[in-house]
Amino acid sequence: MVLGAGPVGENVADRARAAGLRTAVVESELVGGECSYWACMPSKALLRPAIARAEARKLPGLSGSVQGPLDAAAVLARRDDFTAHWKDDGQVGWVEGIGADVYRGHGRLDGPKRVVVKGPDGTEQTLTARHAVAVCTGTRAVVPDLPGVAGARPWTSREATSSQHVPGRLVVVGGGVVGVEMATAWRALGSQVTLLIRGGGLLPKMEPFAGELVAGALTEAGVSIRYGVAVASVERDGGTGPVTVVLDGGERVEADEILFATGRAPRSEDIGLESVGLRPGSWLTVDDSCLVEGSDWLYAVGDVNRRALLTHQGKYQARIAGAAIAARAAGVPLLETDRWGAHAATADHAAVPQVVFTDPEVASVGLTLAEAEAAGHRVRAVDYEIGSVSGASLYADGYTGRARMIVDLDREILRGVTFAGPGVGEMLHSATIAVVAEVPIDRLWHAVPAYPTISEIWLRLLETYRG
Ligand SMILES: Cc1cc2nc3c(=O)[nH]c(=O)nc-3n(C[C@H](O)[C@H](O)[C@H](O)COP(=O)(O)OP(=O)(O)OC[C@H]3O[C@@H](n4cnc5c(N)ncnc54)[C@H](O)[C@@H]3O)c2cc1C
Ligand SMILES: NC(=O)c1ccc[n+]([C@@H]2O[C@H](COP(=O)([O-])OP(=O)(O)OC[C@H]3O[C@@H](n4cnc5c(N)ncnc54)[C@H](O)[C@@H]3O)[C@@H](O)[C@H]2O)c1
Repeated sequence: MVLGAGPVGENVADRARAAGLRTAVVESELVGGECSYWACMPSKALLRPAIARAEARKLPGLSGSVQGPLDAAAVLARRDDFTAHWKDDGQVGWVEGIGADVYRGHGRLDGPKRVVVKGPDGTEQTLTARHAVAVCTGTRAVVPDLPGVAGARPWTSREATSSQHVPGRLVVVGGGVVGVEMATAWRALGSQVTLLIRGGGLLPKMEPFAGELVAGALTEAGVSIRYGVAVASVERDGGTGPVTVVLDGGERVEADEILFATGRAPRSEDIGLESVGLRPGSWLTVDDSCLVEGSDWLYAVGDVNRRALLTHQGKYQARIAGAAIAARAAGVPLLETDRWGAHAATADHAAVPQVVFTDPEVASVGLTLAEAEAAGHRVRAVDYEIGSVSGASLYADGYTGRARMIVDLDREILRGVTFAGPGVGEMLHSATIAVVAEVPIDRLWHAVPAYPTISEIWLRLLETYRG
């Protein structure tokens, strides 16, 4: 039984089914989850024209044709197509096509292996799993509990990805991934954007140069970034007028909309966790096969286990968990739960790839320098300006970007890689393979990047390391 048919729940069902089990999924909103309708897909559909235009503007011969504003209506319409206009028939068809039963309604645990589904008409149905229940209920946006917030009807990631109008003035609170991506998109669509950051930089979980490059480009695009500020309260004039954001020092910033991009909380407060001895509203801690601590039948996969809040990583966990559920159901005596085994989501610890779709893009995998040092590895950071690679200078005039690889000096392998620059997202998988496969530097030396591509950055990084 799978609770929640987001990208992760769909894949747990598919992998368990592929291994021979009968599966059912329960979904309270849209099959396809946050990712398809209010996160990855609509946000990237909004961003793609913004990024393409920014890159085209760096090419003489083309730049003159792309000086005008984006056609916002066309961008929003393409975004609507990518969300299938918030209808899930296609995804329901896919889930039914794999042979899983789809139950519409709110699911909650009701003791071991039991799930009660409350349907849209209020009727309840109790389903009992033979082998396992996988909680894949994802996360919701966190909005800080500040005076006036509720009455101000703030945007969360849902409104920021589904809005049908371009606000004249938008305040974005938070400089994590959602904050910088949505500031990029709405600025390109024509909003005056103010980004309020309580710390000293953007993208604080990544290498510091990544946030610095994105901040520089956002500022150049006209976004006002305010560092070291905290929101004290929010007011919306008459409930419908402009919103006034009051900062800690008393300064007031007026806008048409305010977006809180201030992190996520697990959707686990109303799923019956108390009926199986767990705390409602908590993140579900799991082992590497995604089995919830202390249980032999309850799994938590994807965002809700907090290991890596990314679609591709949740789907990877789903492949591992689906295989583990099926193996345990078949009575396999010993699962392959060792590092990099078939039933261990090892990459969650060592090699989580992420692309931030801003201008410039940021692509990272594995550990940052700070994380590698904190983990006790003896490492060296090797940096190189991507703009000095021939492929990059062809890609765009004045190409600005930077790459860093973290070399483990004891094992001569890579612990992490970060690229920041136009077009780097598509290069990330090369780094992911190097990190996951623990390719020795001696062998990487033989992996020749094609000339003249941006991937020649690999050669420059290796030459710099070897001296
Ligand atoms: C703006 C934004 C942009 C993002 N962009 C990217 C990106 O580019 N790349 C990337 O990898 N990640 C991105 N993410 C993260 C990504 O959206 C999540 O990691 C991913 O959606 C997690 O998948 P999931 O299946 O675990 O949860 P979800 O997608 O949240 O799906 C959970 C499902 O469970 C259902 N559900 C919840 N409770 C119940 C219940 N009690 N009963 C029945 N059903 C229930 C929900 O309705 C939902 O359909 C983005 C996130 C945001 C907010
Ligand atoms: N391209 C992608 O891969 C992509 C895109 C969007 C989101 N995501 C995922 O979705 C998740 C959620 O993203 P997010 O940006 O909401 O969360 P986040 O945790 O990445 O960033 C939230 C930021 O808000 C700040 N913050 C928190 N409370 C605040 C407050 N009261 N005032 C001011 N600032 C505050 C935090 O310091 C943090 O920097 C992330 O884990 C991310 O991986 C991924």
